[in-house]
Amino acid sequence: MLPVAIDETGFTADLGRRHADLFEAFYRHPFLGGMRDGTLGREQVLHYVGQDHAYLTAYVRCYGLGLTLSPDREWMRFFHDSVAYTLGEEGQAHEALCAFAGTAYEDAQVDRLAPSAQAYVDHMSAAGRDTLGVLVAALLPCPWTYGWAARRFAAEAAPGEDHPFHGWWSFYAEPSGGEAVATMRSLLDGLAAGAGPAERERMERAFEVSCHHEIRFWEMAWSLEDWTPPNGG
Ligand SMILES: Cc1ncc(CN)c(N)n1
Repeated sequence: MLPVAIDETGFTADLGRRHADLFEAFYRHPFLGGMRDGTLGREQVLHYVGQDHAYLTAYVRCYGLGLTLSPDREWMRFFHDSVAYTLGEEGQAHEALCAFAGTAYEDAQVDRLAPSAQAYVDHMSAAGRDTLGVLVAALLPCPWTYGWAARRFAAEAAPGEDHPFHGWWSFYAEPSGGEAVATMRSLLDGLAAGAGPAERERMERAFEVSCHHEIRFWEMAWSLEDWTPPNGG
């Protein structure tokens, strides 16, 4: 299933089409495979929750950078609503995973990002020192990949309430998530239409790099990545 409908046009439709292979690699990663077939290990789930909680805290700060770059109240409203969603609602997805692991959410939280999560956050923060278009291009793969994957899994397998990760899958399959991505894409399409070639290129690169980081985030949790040097120190 492609992330973009066949008849869609515009900057983000082109990006989604060009990087459909990265969306597919995201969907096919063994971590998400384990989330689909319910075999993912407790330790990997908890590594993910701890890192994702810290990642989303940093992501909200990037929305804050977006607020300072906002040219008007439409953009401010977008960032305001996005912050409310991430701070107010997205914890439900983590809570569902913690329930599976039999761990309190507070106990799963960590105060240090693993290398791959740190690299992703650094990439988005750097984009926030560029233009609004580059920042939003870097932020878009986060909601787009998850919503797309969850709706795809719902269509392919319709996981029932007895699925160990049902709460997580159903949270990200919510239509409101798809509507938020549609809003973000249309705002970004508008910026891209007014951007010059150099800025457009930076926007394209920022989007592609974030797609790679999304896949690496799965790999980080799958391999329980930490700061131990590869040779054991
Ligand atoms: C790393 C990551 N990417 C995306 C999402 C979905 N907002 C998330 N929770 N975490």
